[in-house]
Amino acid sequence: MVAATDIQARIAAARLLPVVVLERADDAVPLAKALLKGGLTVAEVTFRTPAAAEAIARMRKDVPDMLVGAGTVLTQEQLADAGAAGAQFIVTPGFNPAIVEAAQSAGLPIIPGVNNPTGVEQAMVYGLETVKFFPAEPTGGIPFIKALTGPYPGMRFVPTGGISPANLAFYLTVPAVLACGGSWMVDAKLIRDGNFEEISRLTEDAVALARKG
Ligand SMILES: O=C(O)C(=O)C[C@H](O)[C@H](O)COP(=O)(O)O
Repeated sequence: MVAATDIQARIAAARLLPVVVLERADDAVPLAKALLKGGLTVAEVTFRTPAAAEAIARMRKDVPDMLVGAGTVLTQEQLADAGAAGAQFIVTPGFNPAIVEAAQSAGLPIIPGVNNPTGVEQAMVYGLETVKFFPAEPTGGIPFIKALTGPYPGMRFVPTGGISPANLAFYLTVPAVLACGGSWMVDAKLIRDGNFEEISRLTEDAVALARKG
């Protein structure tokens, strides 16, 4: 089990958290290897598809250098499946206290989504130091995050939703931004087509951009 502070450090070092949707568990290992080749050692596999748990298990088994999180965890059942599959951290789009409590009881670091002061304060009640800021662009983007850092200087954010090569480096200049979540380098069509070379190339570009932030 990896401690919450270590997870935070790994994500902070990567600066970029790819949000992955896998239709087929068979794509999990090639995808993880493509991300590694491009320079990323962390991934969030979302429970948007039934293949998620099996995909996480395969990545954990065959690509041990990858830190694998479970995303879009909405139910206790998904949380249990994620834990059983070996997910090393949990991400949720919103703040569900029951899921936060269950993850913490299971010793699973969790990064819940918030997009307002109420959410940040809820996260603080649970001792959390990092939240996802979702959906980042529609909710107010960089100015909104900067406004939140006034009353909550200790909170770190992982903006996700609408992050692209055009704005990644800007987000990463904000000190409160730990890393950005994004999906453009793991586009569903590229995965479907088995175009892992392009995924590596886009990842490499994204990592280079992130270094500028
Ligand atoms: O389901 C979740 O938990 C999410 O994080 C929602 C989206 O997958 C991300 O917001 C990625 O958004 P884009 O980078 O704009 O494609």
